Amino acid sequence: MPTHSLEIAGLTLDRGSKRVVDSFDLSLAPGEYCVVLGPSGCGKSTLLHGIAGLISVARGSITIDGTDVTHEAARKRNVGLLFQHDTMYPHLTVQQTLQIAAQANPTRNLSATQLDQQIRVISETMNLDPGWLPRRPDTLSGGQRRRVALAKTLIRNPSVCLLDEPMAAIDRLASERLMERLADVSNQAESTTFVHVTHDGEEAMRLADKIVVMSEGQILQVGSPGEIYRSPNSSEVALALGSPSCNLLSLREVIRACPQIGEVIELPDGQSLNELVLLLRPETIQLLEPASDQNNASTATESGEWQFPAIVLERRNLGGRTLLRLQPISNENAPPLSVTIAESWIPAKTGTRWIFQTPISKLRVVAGSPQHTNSPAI
Ligand SMILES: Nc1ncnc2c1ncn2[C@@H]1O[C@H](COP(=O)(O)OP(=O)(O)OP(=O)(O)O)[C@@H](O)[C@H]1O
Repeated sequence: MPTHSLEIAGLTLDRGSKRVVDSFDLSLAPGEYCVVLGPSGCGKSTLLHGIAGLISVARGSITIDGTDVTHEAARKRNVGLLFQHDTMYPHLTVQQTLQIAAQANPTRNLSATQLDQQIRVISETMNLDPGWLPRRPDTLSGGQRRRVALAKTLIRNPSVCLLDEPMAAIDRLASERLMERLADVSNQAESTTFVHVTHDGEEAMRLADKIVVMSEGQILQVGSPGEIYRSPNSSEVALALGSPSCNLLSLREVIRACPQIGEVIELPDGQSLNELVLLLRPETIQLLEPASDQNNASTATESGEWQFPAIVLERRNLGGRTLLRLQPISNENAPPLSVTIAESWIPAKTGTRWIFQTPISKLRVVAGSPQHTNSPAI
């Protein structure tokens, strides 16, 4: 019995003369839900098309349920693929679409009764209204069509289910519902392994057992959502998760302004301060008290807090949370910091000076280049 339902080793894929996926490694256990997170054009769809067998492999291997399928035809792989854009036949009803999809699994032969049963089960799972079955896809809304397309992908009971931006082009509420459905489906389908690609960090955090952060065809980091969020290995990974985006500060400048930080913070071996940035998540910063005109210095307290004065440049109510943009007083030319406070009303008005603080234990040092640094100093 194979321990991994999907095993990818050194997978390299080209589009024309361009190398789009380079030396990609991934091992997923049966039932695992993996989200590949990366910006537009980094090679996510190409990766899925390679796993599905729609494009040939330049190098490396793909193993599904213990069988090497690297050079196997797409129809012989037990893989379901939800394309980024609708691919339903316009002249077929939803019922006919689901019937054809259910029969496409090369490993089973369904009777008419079993087919009806499968359509009933998937309709319940994906919350498809029975009234949609005799309808054609162009009579459904975008969100409804997406659910049908997902049902079509899942009904063949694939070993590996590949989802290309499943929430694309649907509104927030519909995408919330679809995420709930997906979470239910992946919990129920214990043997189906999911690879879901997106550029949306929140989607990745909500659904994934494992996140793969990808950039320019290569893996930057693999880990659980908690690991990637708490301990990103680079500024690029840090920026992939969290909304608003994390603040990245020049570590050298922070230590210059507050030398105690340099004494207590853990630095990776062998890297110079210029290659490192300080990661400060907006939700870890607290509003402490009004600052006087004499409060200009940033300090570290004995209880392990880092305190700094800043001017509130902008205040926005996010409904239950407040987003602030701050100008640290010690560097008026620095780009503003983002802060989210978990209250809808706070006393800090635009243009006023306040002391902010964050636990030093929550600060993370990551490798980063200056262009990923959005705030040079506090
Ligand atoms: N059929 C093709 N022929 C040539 N180049 C292609 C082809 N398909 C994709 N590419 C190129 O490969 C790169 C990766 O494209 P891909 O669609 O895999 O990225 P992606 O991460 O899925 O992007 P998005 O999130 O925008 O869908 C891009 O530079 C794209 O222009």
